[in-house]
Parts: sequence; C-alpha cells; structure tokens
Amino acid sequence: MGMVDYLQVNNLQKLYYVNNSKIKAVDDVTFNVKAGEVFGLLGPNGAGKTSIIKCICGLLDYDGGDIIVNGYSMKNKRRKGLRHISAVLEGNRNIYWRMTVKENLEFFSGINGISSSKVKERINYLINQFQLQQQKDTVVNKLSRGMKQKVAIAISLIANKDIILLDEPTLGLDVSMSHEMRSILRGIAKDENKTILLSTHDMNVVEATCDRLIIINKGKIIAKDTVDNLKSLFNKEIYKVTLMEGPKNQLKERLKKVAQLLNYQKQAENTSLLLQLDNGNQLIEIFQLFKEEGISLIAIEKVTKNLEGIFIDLLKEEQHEILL
Ligand SMILES: Nc1ncnc2c1ncn2[C@@H]1O[C@H](COP(=O)(O)OP(=O)(O)OP(=O)(O)O)[C@@H](O)[C@H]1O
Repeated sequence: MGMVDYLQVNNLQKLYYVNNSKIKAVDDVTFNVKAGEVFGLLGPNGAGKTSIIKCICGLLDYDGGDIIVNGYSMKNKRRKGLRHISAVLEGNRNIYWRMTVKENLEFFSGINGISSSKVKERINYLINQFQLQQQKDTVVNKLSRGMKQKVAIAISLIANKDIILLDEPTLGLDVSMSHEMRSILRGIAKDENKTILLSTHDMNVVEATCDRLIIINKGKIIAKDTVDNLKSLFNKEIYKVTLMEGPKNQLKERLKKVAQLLNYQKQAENTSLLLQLDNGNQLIEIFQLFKEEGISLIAIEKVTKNLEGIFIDLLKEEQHEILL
C-alpha cells in the first residue's frame, strides 16, 4: 500500500441520451484521491458532479475511461470495489426515519458485519465526533434537516469503509451547522485516514474542507490543483489606484517598469489604474513616482480575490491562466 491511490478516476466519460441527442455529462475527467485526503468536486449546477459520484459508487454505468477503487476496476470488479465505498447521495439517504439515531447506527453496523465488541466503541466514537449525544435516542424523523444530514453521514462511516463519497454534504445546512460539518469531515479524514470525495457548488466548503480539488463545468475539468495553490496562484497583490488627473505618457511608461499595469481607465474627473505588484515594497516606489510626476492620489485599495471570485473567473474563462 502506502503509495496506492485509493480512488482513481481515469478519463471518465458519461453520456446521456435525451430525445435522440447525446449529452456528455462527464467528459474525460481524470483525478485521484489518496487515503487521508479530502478531495472536492466543485462546479455549478449541471456540471456533472452527481454523475461522477454515481459512476464511482456503481449506481451508473460509464461510457469511457475507468474507475479504480483500491485496485479494482468498477467495470469488471465492481463488487470488490464496492466493499471499500460508502456513499451519501442527496435525497437517497439510507436512514430509517422511525428508528432512533443510535438504533440506525446499530442497524447499519449490523448489516455491514462488524463484530459486536467493536460496534459499541465505534458507535460511541461517531456519536461523539458528530456531537449527537443529545439526539442519540431521538427518532430520526423528529430531527432537523441538518441533524438528519449529520446522521446520514455518521451512518456512512459506521461500516468503516476506506472511501466516503458525499454529494453536497452541506447543502441546505445553516451557517453554523455547515461549519461544524466541515470540521467533522476534515477530522474524520485525518484521524481515520479516510479517502473523502465530496461534491459541492460552494467554494467556501472546498476552502474549509478540502486538500485538493477539481473545478468542473459542463462535464469538463477546468482546473485541478491543491486548494492552497489555487489560492496563491490568484492571490497576487493587486491595487486599484485612483488619480486626480490623467497620467501622462511618461508616467505610464515609468509605472510599467515597476509594476504590471493591468488596467487603465481615464474618466472625466480622474483616472483609475489597476496595478499588480510582486511585493509591498513596490508600493513605495509607486508613491515616489506619483510624487515626482506631481500627481495627486485620490484613493488606493487592495483588491483581494477569494476563492469564490477565482471560481467565478474560471467559469467565465474556462481556463487556468486568467489572472483577472
Ligand atoms: N438521467 C439523466 N438523463 C439525462 N440527462 C441527465 C441525467 N442526469 C443528469 N443529466 C444531465 O447531465 C448533466 C450533469 O448532471 P449532474 O446531475 O451530474 O450535474 P451536477 O453537477 O451534479 O449538478 P447538480 O448540482 O445540479 O445536481 C446535466 O446537463 C444534466 O441535465
């Protein structure tokens, strides 16, 4: 083991046929997820996230490429592969609504063949992890939507499989429940060395939970990276500068020597510039330039880009290179 990726998705293709036409819901998607890693599938509605997850957990056949689960191809070794997978899909929760939280956990541990000595220990562990102490004897039907989602995810972990697939695990949760869910998921992946693949359309969920991600749109991967890299790639120091008057050509040329001039707009009363700097020190040089040219500064503000902005840009441009 060690180096083996628990989940490999290689050149996956999934087609749907609707009214004699073909929809490429998943188009040549390749990624792998290691043990202990939380991996995000990020994309807008219809991007193909659910289709990918359903292909991985054997609910859908695929049309091209392959999915390898702990060494088993889901094309011809599906049953062996499935032994390593637990999935929580939206609207398809394996919960018994009339049983209590604890009864559900016991039931699903039973049918998944865990020895009884370990069952109690694991149930207690999950009840603690998911902070379900107060709800453990409540009938699931009486719980809030967020609580039900927590229970569904706890159940997916009771059998102690290697790979957990979660389709939109924070959808419809309130802010505090969503935060709690993110930290539970991260904790479980790290503590138990699980491979967690989650889909979401929410960049904040990815930012708080995932190690790596792919961004998909219309079935295609448009970015694949670590969350950190993707953030730093786009976290350049960009400043929006407003000047009292239009810069003379000389100033423009001088500015270009110090920083990257991304945008320059002359309005009736003033001029705004968008400058990209490599470090804060360049800002001092820029101020010096304005002073030497006798130009008054009206305003300067740092333009920060969070992942949300990056995501929106990527969807717009559908490529990795864009900076603004
Ligand atoms: N059973 C189906 N028959 C025909 N087309 C389908 C079917 N299921 C999904 N699609 C289409 O495939 C594409 C990808 O859908 P999918 O549900 O995988 O996307 P998604 O990223 O999960 O989006 P959402 O967040 O809206 O569920 C969409 O264009 C969708 O309309």
